[in-house]
Amino acid sequence: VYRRWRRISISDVPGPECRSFLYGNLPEFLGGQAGETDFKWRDRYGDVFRIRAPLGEDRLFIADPKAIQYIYHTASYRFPKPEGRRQISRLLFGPGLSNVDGDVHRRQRRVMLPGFGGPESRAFVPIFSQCAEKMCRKWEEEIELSTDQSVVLDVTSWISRATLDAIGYAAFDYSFGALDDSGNQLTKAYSNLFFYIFGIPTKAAILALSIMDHLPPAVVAFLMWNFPGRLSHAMLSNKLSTAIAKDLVKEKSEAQLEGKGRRDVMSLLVKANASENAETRLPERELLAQMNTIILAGHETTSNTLCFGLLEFCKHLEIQKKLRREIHSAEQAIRDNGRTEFTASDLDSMPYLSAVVKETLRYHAVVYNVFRVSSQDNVLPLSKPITTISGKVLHELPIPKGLQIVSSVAAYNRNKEIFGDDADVFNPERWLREYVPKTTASLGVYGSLQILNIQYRFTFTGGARSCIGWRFAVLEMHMFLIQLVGSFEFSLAEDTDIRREATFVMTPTTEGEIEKGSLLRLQIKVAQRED
Ligand code: HEM
Repeated sequence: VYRRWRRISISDVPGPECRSFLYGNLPEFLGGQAGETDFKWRDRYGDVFRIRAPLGEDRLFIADPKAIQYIYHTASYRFPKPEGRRQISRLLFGPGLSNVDGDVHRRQRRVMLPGFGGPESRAFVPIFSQCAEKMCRKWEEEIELSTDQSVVLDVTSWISRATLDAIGYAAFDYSFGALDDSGNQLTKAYSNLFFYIFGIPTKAAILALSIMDHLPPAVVAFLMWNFPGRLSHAMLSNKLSTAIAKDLVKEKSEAQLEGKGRRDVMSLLVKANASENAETRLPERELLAQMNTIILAGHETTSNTLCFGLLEFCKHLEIQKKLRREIHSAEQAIRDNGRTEFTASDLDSMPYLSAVVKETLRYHAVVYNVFRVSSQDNVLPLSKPITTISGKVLHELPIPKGLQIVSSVAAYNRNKEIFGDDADVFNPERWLREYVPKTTASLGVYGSLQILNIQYRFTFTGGARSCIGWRFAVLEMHMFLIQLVGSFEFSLAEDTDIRREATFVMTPTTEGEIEKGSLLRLQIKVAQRED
């Protein structure tokens, strides 16, 4: 009682009213569309506020640049991921990069980083291009068969399969065959995965997840294996990918011995494992877990971001036309040079495409919330002071050990002081202006390549646990958009609302058909060439 009484508390920090001790504010917070409640409560309470979790537990919501910078860049390992979620991910997907912490994470990251560098990611450009082109040729065949030279397609399913193939070839030099066969077991296992686990959460699921944060790992494991419920789909994907990963490791080890090593990420990991240096090796369980980790972290994230980009092009036809003009004139320049294919260097002369990619990543950050827990008592610096319920003005916020923190990428990315008064509008032009971020808190990932030369801010988070595949994702998006927007005109197929479904990785769903999972039907016809 004495310890609890002496404990630092955030109960004096303002926040939304809580009407249920059992569920707290979480059903409202997690139940709407992605970012919906973040925006509403941020407007009312500012960038730092308290929310209640089940059974009266306090949690902290932050979108404040300095606090975010401190957690992700400065203190990083002092803010691990919450236990419940991590336990579930570890049990389901093994000890892959996103599920480990501290020294194990540091070691894995060091081994994996070389596979995701600038030159390595640029080398994947032809793969991204070929996968996108293959999908486009299939669409053209469908259009040719149509009576009015246009088709209505659910782009989420197509782009998801094309990006699964792309990640298969680039990261593992493996053919998932997803574009050729939508019914294959692995394609089905990875399709809508996050929707099956996190989509439309029930109050019972919210309560269960919160309780798991406080249970011993063995109990979480027992509950999960015996009552898998929604997790059974994820268990299947892990079983399938681990079996493939085992074969791949064997195959690549043999190739390495014969001096035929490839440049895909898995081959680089196998090569690192063969080294004398123990620091660069991963135990077999960790090595195998990376396959599922990379697919889970890199597949739906990129494919859903592309789908939200297409949605915006349908809402803003002028953006779609301007982008297509730039793509067509770049194609002409490439032809004039006697070449047929885009390379990574061609992207440097496509500023509008880069602006569109950046704006899509900002406006529709598919990882809209990131979760951390304070491993010790801490003091968070703040960009702006907050006034507590009892009237104190705080310039920094003391927080207790064990406090769970929800960092809102969605709210941060719409901060008007950083992105301008039109932060709530999809406007790629902002990235073509002289961009001077109006905050002193430097944040996010940063690359030296020309098209990667503007910080992507918080969409890929930052620091020791930032997205390792961000260059991969950015280049893949560029190549897919070149093929898609260069080849087709897109418009909305029906007058229905498209939702930003909150499924941990945000996905587009269609109002009235949410239970179907990812769904975005677009009308597609072959693009006219002005030249
Ligand atoms: C638009 C696409 C993407 C977005 C928005 C995105 C976003 C993120 C974010 C926010 C995190 C940090 C999550 C956290 O700390 O809780 C993360 C981590 C990660 N991402 Fe991505 N990601 C994308 C694409 C990719 C791709 C293409 C790959 C791999 C090919 C990838 C691999 C990873 C991995 C392995 C981690 C864990 C890193 C670590 O814990 O050290 N991501 N990503």
